[in-house]
Amino acid sequence: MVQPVATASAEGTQPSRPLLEFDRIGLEYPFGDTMRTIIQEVSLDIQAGEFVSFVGPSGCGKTSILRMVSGLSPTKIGELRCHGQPVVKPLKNVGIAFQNPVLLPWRRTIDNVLLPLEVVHPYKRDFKVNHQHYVEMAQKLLSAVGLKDFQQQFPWQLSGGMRQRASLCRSLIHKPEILLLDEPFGALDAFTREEMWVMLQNLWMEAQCIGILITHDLRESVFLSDTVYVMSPRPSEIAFKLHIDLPRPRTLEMCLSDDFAHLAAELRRHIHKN
Ligand SMILES: Nc1ncnc2c1ncn2[C@@H]1O[C@H](COP(=O)(O)OP(=O)(O)OP(=O)(O)O)[C@@H](O)[C@H]1O
Repeated sequence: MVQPVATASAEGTQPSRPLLEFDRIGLEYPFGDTMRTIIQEVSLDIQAGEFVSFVGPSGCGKTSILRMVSGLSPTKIGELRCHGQPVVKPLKNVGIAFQNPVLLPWRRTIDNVLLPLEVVHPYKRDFKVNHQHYVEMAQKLLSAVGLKDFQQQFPWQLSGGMRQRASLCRSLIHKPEILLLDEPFGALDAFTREEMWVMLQNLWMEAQCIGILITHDLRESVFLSDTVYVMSPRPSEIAFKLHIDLPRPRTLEMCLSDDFAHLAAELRRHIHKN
């Protein structure tokens, strides 16, 4: 079991309470006539503004962890707490981006980005009144990811990488405290993917939210994370925790450094041990 890491508060005296606490989380699913254990036990803390990645073999429960954090599938074994409260229903302070960006084809790019503000409180209430302000928020995000000139295009007029960038804008427009990323760049080519690392890092640094990334790409996890958790095969636990102390903002040139290579190799070693 990985021990929680306490961090000092702004005053430097009391450790601040982690925004997310995984307290002996387990997971079982029905399998035929029995229950199959997917996650044996996971305990860890995630601080406000921290970027963490989960890597591990297929089927070890990585996506299930994101579903638990989102509150879409509340945990039944152990307790997952957000701001000290058990997560028992879908959280409003969460943004989600998947491998498949699923933009609505009949809405222009900017209207796809605005969508969460039409459905999430408190924005929903004054969406019409504050429409211009929200449009400006969406435009700012789209500019930050290089889509300033594509806001009036439909999703089918964008490349895969552009759609994913728009999807990231949509997941951040309502200023979530937690950004959940399920292999968001898995379908992109290697060059586009690396550009997306930089862009995501910039968005996350600006948003100052928690980032939780599921990825099979160890270099991606090193580039983006403060902490990488390696999960063991099912029934899974945290097999290894690696703190990534590379300075920020990170650049693609840093991926060529010995430090970067050593960190990725360290992760690889622990995945191979499983
Ligand atoms: N609703 C469900 N009912 C039954 N079993 C499920 C359900 N959802 C997931 N599982 C099982 O739980 C296990 C973990 O699934 P999950 O998608 O979390 O794994 P993962 O680590 O994200 O896998 P991958 O890396 O292949 O995406 C898998 O064996 C899957 O078959």
